[in-house]
Amino acid sequence: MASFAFSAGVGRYISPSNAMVSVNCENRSEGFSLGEGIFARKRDPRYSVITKVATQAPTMVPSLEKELAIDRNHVAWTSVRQERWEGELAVQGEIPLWLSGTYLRNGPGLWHIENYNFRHLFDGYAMLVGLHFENGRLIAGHRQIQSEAYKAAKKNNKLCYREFSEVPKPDNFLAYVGELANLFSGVSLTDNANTGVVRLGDGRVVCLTETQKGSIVVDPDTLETLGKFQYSDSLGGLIHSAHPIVTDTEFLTLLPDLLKPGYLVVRMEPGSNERKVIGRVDCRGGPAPGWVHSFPVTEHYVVVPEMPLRYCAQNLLRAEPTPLYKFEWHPDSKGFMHVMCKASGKIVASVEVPLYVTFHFINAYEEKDEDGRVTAVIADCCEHNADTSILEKLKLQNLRSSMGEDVLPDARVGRFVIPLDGSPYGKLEAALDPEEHGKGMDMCSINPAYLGKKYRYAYACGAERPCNFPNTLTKIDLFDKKAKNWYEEGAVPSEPFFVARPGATEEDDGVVISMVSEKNGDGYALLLDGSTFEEIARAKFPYGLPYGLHGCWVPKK
Ligand SMILES: CC1=C[C@H](O/C=C(C)\C=C\C2=C(C)CCCC2(C)C)OC1=O
Ligand SMILES: CC(/C=C/C=O)=C\C=C\O
Ligand SMILES: [Fe+2]
Repeated sequence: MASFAFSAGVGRYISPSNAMVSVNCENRSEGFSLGEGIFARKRDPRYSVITKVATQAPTMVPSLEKELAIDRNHVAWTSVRQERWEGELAVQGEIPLWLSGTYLRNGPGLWHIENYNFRHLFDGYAMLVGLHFENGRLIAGHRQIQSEAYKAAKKNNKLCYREFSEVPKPDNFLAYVGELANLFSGVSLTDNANTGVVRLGDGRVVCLTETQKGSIVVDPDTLETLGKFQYSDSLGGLIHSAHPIVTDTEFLTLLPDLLKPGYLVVRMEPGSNERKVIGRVDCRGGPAPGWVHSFPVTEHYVVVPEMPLRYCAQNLLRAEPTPLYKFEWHPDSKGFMHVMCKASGKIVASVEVPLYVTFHFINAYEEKDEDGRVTAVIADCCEHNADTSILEKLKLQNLRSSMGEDVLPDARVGRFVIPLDGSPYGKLEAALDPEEHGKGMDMCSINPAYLGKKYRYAYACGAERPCNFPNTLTKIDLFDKKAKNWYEEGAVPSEPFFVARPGATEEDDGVVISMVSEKNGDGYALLLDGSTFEEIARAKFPYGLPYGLHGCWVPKK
């Protein structure tokens, strides 16, 4: 902790009470042509420091803004320019003394190179935010992840690798990476690890994205990039699930096979870099496997989703994004759920289910009869009503041009029931009335002690409408089928992350951590009580926070 808190950096930590923070992050006005944001020096009485802060983009009269359908950019969708910052935050409220460790959150923090603005939320270069909690104090910071893609863009002032939706101009990347063959071999694919971060059972912390080469080891104390996580096996392939299941004893993931449509289910032990195959699922429909951004497990099974939103090899090679990016919607190919026994690799169920679209599975568990026999697997996810338009809604232009219209497509907690008695069909229904959480639903977490087990609570982002993005934090009670919502006007909160109190016996005994980007350009870390879902503490950053994706908890050594 000390190395992080007090090391010299771009921003320096200096006591909140009497000194000066030579910070800071400059936010850049993007998304419309008025150019750079205006930067001001403002005195922040809470820190008693001089803080260089970024104001929002130049003000226009509201009617003109409306006419041009543009918004002064919300800080959530604004790049952080400075590579790193670190410092202690003043805390309002009380951080529980038991909360000792580091919350890490990964996400895209930089959405431009020079004057070129990226188009999609998922294109941004990875930025890691760290919140170090100890003795009721909070030391925070951020740092750009030094992927090859990021370093090359910085060095050459242009995009050099293929991102989620951005493709380098032929002269750029051919000049950069060499011959055309690289396009097919994956050499030109990004290693921009901007999606999640996990702590392996052996303590290594790895940032991840959809590309296997985008697995990057970081130091959780300093947020420094330590190097690539090299898989030492010869399983090959270019992509994997961005959300492996990681526990103290294993790392499980899915490797989609685009050539012979299917998925390899693989496992890696702590201390090892070698993934071993548990088994293989062959696809039941479609020309390619369904997108597997995430998947769930139960105590004994791995659930392999086969979504009708499928990878598309042609789209992978295209220079311009298609409406569904690297994917294609194949309703005729149907949707399936497969269940594989973790111990034997055998498939114990493979059922057709209603069409669905999900990024994130929440959890899964085994349903038993009175004799203790497993009759079904229940798998819950944030389900977008089989509507793929959510991908389009996450374009930066759409996120930045919110004019108060209610354009966020409806979503729900989708509950799959997968029978294990050989029936050919499974069910998919809403686990609770979606009105409970404003018909918005994504970015979920649970108490990790309940992974794969029957559970009651999930935390996620919901919606207070009208909105164009999930804007509430919601605690879902799956037994009572109720939700409790946290909302602050104009705020964009990131994934609520549950950390259990050591020794807790109740499922919701702990805190929920989120980072909030505010309407006025500021940002703060927020702690809610896991049980009451009331605020217990918040700590303001000296700069606005861009939106982030997924996090993990690293307990104090
Ligand atoms: C979040 C988030 C980030 C992310 O994607 C980033 C990339 C580079 C993904 C690329 C690809 C696919 C999504 C499909 C298959 C090909 C490939 C290019 C690797 O996705 C997210 O959801
Ligand atoms: C931010 C997001 C979806 C929001 C939908 O409402 C998905 C992120 C994927 O990692
Ligand atoms: Fe995700």
